[in-house]
Amino acid sequence: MIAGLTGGIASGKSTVSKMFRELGAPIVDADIIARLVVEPDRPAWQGIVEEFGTEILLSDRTIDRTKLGSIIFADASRRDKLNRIVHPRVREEAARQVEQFLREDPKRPILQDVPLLIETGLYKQMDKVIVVYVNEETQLQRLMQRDGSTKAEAMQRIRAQMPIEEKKKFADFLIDNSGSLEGTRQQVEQIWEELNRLA
Ligand SMILES: CC(C)(COP(=O)(O)OP(=O)(O)OC[C@H]1O[C@@H](n2cnc3c(N)ncnc32)[C@H](O)[C@@H]1O)[C@@H](O)C(=O)NCCC(=O)NCCS
Ligand SMILES: Nc1ncnc2c1ncn2[C@@H]1O[C@H](COP(=O)(O)OP(=O)(O)OP(=O)(O)O)[C@@H](O)[C@H]1O
Repeated sequence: MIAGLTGGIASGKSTVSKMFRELGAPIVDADIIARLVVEPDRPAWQGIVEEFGTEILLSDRTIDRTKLGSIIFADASRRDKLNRIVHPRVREEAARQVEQFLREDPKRPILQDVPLLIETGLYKQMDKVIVVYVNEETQLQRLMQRDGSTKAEAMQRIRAQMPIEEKKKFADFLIDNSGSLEGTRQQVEQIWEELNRLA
């Protein structure tokens, strides 16, 4: 049983995946992997430097994420170029981690936290899809507060993804994260029980 966890930016995927982890779920996190595969001299790092130039590097040769983010969230074609460099490597490493978890315990459900699960078509490879959602006003407020960004910057990031309302249509399980963390935790517990029943 492999369940894909997704939602819009700042909808609460990390918050929810932490709750699943506390219940004992193995988590494969695409955002964490996307940071690993762009470490200096890794193939994705080289691809990014070739495409975006050395001006997106900091003095220690790591990627300047703020700079790269401001380029790709403002320009769909440059975002597409970055995705083509990074995503195949993320998929490769995610598959490796899934295999490892399966070897450790083939019966335990595994969660894959992937922000772009629907956009990339990866949802088709999941046994179940979980979508975390909040309304757009809450999403905007939480995003601005978490990242200290302006409304314009936050809106740009929200628009770089499929709207949450669209993503909801792909869900086997929905998690409404617009209320309290306790309310969210209860929904997570129910889904974890159900995934274990189905596994
Ligand atoms: C552009 C980058 C350098 C900005 O880094 P930053 O530290 O500011 O943000 P972080 O990586 O924590 O991402 C925050 C959120 O932004 C959204 N996001 C990230 N990349 C993308 C993208 N290519 N398209 C749409 N949304 C994205 C996701 O919801 C993600 O959870 C970084 O996000 C990146 O390398 N993106 C490309 C890889 C990618 O697509 N990652 C998402 C999952 S594989
Ligand atoms: N139920 C909640 N009540 C109040 N604040 C919340 C709740 N859930 C999440 N948050 C806050 O909202 C922000 C976004 O949540 P989180 O980082 O989990 O989202 P995400 O979907 O993982 O984001 P990203 O797409 O950027 O990775 C965080 O600052 C988090 O602490």
